[in-house]
Amino acid sequence: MPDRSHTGRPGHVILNVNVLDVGITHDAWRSSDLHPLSFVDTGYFTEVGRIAERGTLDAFFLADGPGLREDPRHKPGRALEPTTILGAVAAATSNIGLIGTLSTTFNDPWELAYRIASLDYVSGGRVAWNVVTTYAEDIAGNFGLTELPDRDTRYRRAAEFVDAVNDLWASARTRTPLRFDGEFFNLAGQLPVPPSAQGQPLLVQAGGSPAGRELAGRQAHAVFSAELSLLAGIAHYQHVKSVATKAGRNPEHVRILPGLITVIGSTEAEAKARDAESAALAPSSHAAARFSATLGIDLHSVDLDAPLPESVLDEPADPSRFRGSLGFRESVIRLAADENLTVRQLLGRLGGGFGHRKIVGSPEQVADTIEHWWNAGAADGFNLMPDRFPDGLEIFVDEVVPILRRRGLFRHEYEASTLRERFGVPFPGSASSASLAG
Ligand SMILES: Cc1cc2nc3c(=O)[nH]c(=O)nc-3n(C[C@H](O)[C@H](O)[C@H](O)COP(=O)(O)O)c2cc1C
Repeated sequence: MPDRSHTGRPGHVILNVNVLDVGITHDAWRSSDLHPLSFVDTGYFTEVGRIAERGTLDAFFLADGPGLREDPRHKPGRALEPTTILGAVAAATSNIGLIGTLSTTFNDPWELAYRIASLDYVSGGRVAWNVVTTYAEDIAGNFGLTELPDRDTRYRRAAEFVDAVNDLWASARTRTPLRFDGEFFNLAGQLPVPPSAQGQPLLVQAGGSPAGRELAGRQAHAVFSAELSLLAGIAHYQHVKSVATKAGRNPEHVRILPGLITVIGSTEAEAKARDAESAALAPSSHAAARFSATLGIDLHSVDLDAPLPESVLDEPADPSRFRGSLGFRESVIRLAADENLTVRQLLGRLGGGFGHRKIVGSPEQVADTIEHWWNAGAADGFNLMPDRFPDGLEIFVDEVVPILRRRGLFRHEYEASTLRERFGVPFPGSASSASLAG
């Protein structure tokens, strides 16, 4: 029996690994453990999937970006379409969940529902779709648009898109033809895919603006969020759970999973040395560009050794003009204000300009932070973002997972074969899911 003496909460944490190509740090691709073409090598991704499965992690998670990203001279990445990689990982593994990000702005509901349901069926009910609306401006041209639709339009379309996909999955499961009429989509038809072992795929959501949180609370089974401080994490957790309750759902059925960047060493000093080495290798221009885009400012115009300008700290972004993710922006600004950080300190804390929380420490310290957020009601688990693969994941699996197991916070082996059971979400059509979208 697991020892639960350390924990105040029943159950265990959910741990997904967010496989951001070869790692989240800008220099990860330079690791001597990797082949230069790992980011387009299915053998690499399946190996990462096997390592994650060895650690009984909940799911293998992939982001998307349907276009050439940022500056291709720097970190390579997101070159392959996520469901293609997930298909390869599904074939090489038996238990781990498979979560793919796909945009509601740049897909068609029938085609997306077909693709995800097929993957769910062939993987034995292990799939979830991470719903995003996409904020990268330059992607619009790939789809024949002159500009990205505004945030309100994207989220209105997203809510309807998710309804249409859910209805298509339910219609396939119940073998009832679907007629769907909305503002953006009018469909008549049925998917040919049989129901999977979990009935139909799960829904995850990422995007922290008010509209994003509303979508999450009403429709998602899990949320991938960007929370940098414990208090902000608790506030976000309670907000999404209350939206779910107001929508007539059981708040337990939407799991809150903030991103967590991990830089792990055998000791804290070793982890710090690893982090410093990585920062020294990465081109600072990349981190600066990323940071500028997150906040909607030009980093070159601010003093790196002073706090963020008051105009940034005190004035909320105008949602109709700021095109980036409001969720990321708000998290970063709150951290800077709460801890009175200079811009340079902020950049260091963010691991090169990202809006996710970063822990640099020993396996014990990483386990402590996971346990602390779990017990404080700030998270139901985490989307882990190792600094680099595969060693950043291996040390988590080999050193952190055993600590979490000893503390009764994590499974010793897979107990359920479907992702739905593992996330504690009832099967669609069962009495307890009557008010659920999926
Ligand atoms: C934690 C997190 C992860 C995200 N991952 C992606 C992604 O993989 N692909 C993508 O196009 N957008 C991603 N987004 C942004 C979403 O597209 C989001 O729907 C859009 O930017 C609006 O964000 P907002 O609600 O935070 O303003 C992510 C956002 C967050 C907060």
